[in-house]
Amino acid sequence: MNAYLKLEHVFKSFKRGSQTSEVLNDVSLSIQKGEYVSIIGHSGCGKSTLLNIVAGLTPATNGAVLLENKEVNDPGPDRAVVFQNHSLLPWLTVYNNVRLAVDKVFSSTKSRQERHDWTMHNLDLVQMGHAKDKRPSEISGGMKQRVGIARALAMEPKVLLLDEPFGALDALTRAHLQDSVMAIHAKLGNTVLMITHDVDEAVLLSDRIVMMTNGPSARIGEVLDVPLARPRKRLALAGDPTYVKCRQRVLEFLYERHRFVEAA
Ligand SMILES: Nc1ncnc2c1ncn2[C@@H]1O[C@H](COP(=O)(O)OP(=O)(O)OP(=O)(O)O)[C@@H](O)[C@H]1O
Repeated sequence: MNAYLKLEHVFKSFKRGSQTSEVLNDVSLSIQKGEYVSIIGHSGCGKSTLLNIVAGLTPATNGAVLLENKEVNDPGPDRAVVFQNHSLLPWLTVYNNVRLAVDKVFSSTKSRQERHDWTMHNLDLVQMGHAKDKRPSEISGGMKQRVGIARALAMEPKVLLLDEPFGALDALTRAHLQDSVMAIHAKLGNTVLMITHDVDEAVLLSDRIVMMTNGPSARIGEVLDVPLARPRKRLALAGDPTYVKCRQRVLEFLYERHRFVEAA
């Protein structure tokens, strides 16, 4: 089957003065449409660099990223990114933060009323419609991440890129947001590439988990299939043998084969 998103022999080095450090060494990955893929690995191994290359924010030194068989080198609304630190514009309301993205993408294809309805639809999808007139400083961290996700979804991206989207949240908020993202993924069938440090999060959300070796010159060490039926319920899964086995496999990779200092 032809991959929807394809990374082909991606290499990345950074130059500082006369020194060159290789961060990524020959990363190749094929992702199918609708697949939820997580990347996990030791801190500093190059996960964000890899995501930024897919987003078109950082150029690869070698290799290519293809989306629907077309090479992508620049940022575009077909690959929306949600960062760990909510990147909302503080002077705009929740509504206008999403509306700005909607106007940018759909100004020539949707009427004003349609753009309004689409903005509200996406805010409702993440249960933030009620807070549409608030500014980012007036809402919690979890709510800001919801708005960031609504803004990304509102662009109708082909691929949703999540860079530790729940990393800065407390455990309960994190669990709620993970459930929301699972529900949205079930409803919309988005193709998702997510970076995480959290083993349980990776197993709960993903169809496949890409495990990176330690840097420098990080590469893909192993790719694990997560053959758990959806919808997935976190409480029921805690004792599920397949869940436990997947979790164990990721932990073994991170702790035994490749030192992982930030405990999951
Ligand atoms: N713009 C840059 N210039 C020079 N070096 C960089 C740049 N961006 C990243 N690096 C280096 O590349 C390596 C990988 O960084 P990256 O942020 O991709 O790792 P990560 O796996 O996402 O880390 P973490 O899990 O801690 O977020 C690090 O050694 C970092 O210092």
